[in-house]
Amino acid sequence: MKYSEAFLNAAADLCAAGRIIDSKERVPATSGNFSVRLPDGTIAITVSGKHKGRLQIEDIMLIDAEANSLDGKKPSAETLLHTSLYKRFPNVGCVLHPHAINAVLVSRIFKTEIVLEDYELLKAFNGITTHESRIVVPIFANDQDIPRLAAEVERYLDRHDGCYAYVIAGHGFYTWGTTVDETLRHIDALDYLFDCELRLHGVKKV
Ligand SMILES: CSC[C@@H](O)[C@@H](O)C(=O)COP(=O)(O)O
Ligand SMILES: [Zn+2]
Repeated sequence: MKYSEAFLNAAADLCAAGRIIDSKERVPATSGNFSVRLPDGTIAITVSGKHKGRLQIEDIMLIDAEANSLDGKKPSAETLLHTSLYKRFPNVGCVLHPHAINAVLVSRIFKTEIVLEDYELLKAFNGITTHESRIVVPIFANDQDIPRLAAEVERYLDRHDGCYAYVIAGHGFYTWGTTVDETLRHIDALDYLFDCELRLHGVKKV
């Protein structure tokens, strides 16, 4: 298959993002998955089962908005969690899913949501301009049935605006943004803020 220049640029960005995320130990083993939406509405996404810190261009594939493979490769097992975010949010251009240990730990102490408020670093999120802000990160039960999990996320997002991320309990988190860089920034901010909450609740040493 002959890939477009837009696809090849997105693929290079995703490979680089994988190395950055892996360097912070947020995608152990073959965990995590990443995607970028292209100008024509198709999506560049990681092939299932690859080590996300060692991605090569051929480990990124093309799907349509309905999650169908356009190049015969096998997309991430969690592809529906990406496509549903792109359908809902026209401005979203990137979705990143790390298995950061802090997300796993917060899901063990908070059961339904994590409230992050009065932190300067909230300004790392698109559209937030003051520490006098509050964001809620919902926590969903882990589920190997991805269509069912995607439907659960949909039900939540139908009822809540201003959501930047969600945690899947014992698993990791999903976050999204307009660009790869912005979404990487969201990962950094979430990991730091989860770390603050874990220390505050005595799970980690201050
Ligand atoms: C190494 S187990 C992780 C997987 O079960 C899954 O949660 C994951 O994030 C990666 O799946 P993938 O199909 O490679 O996108
Ligand atoms: Zn996962």
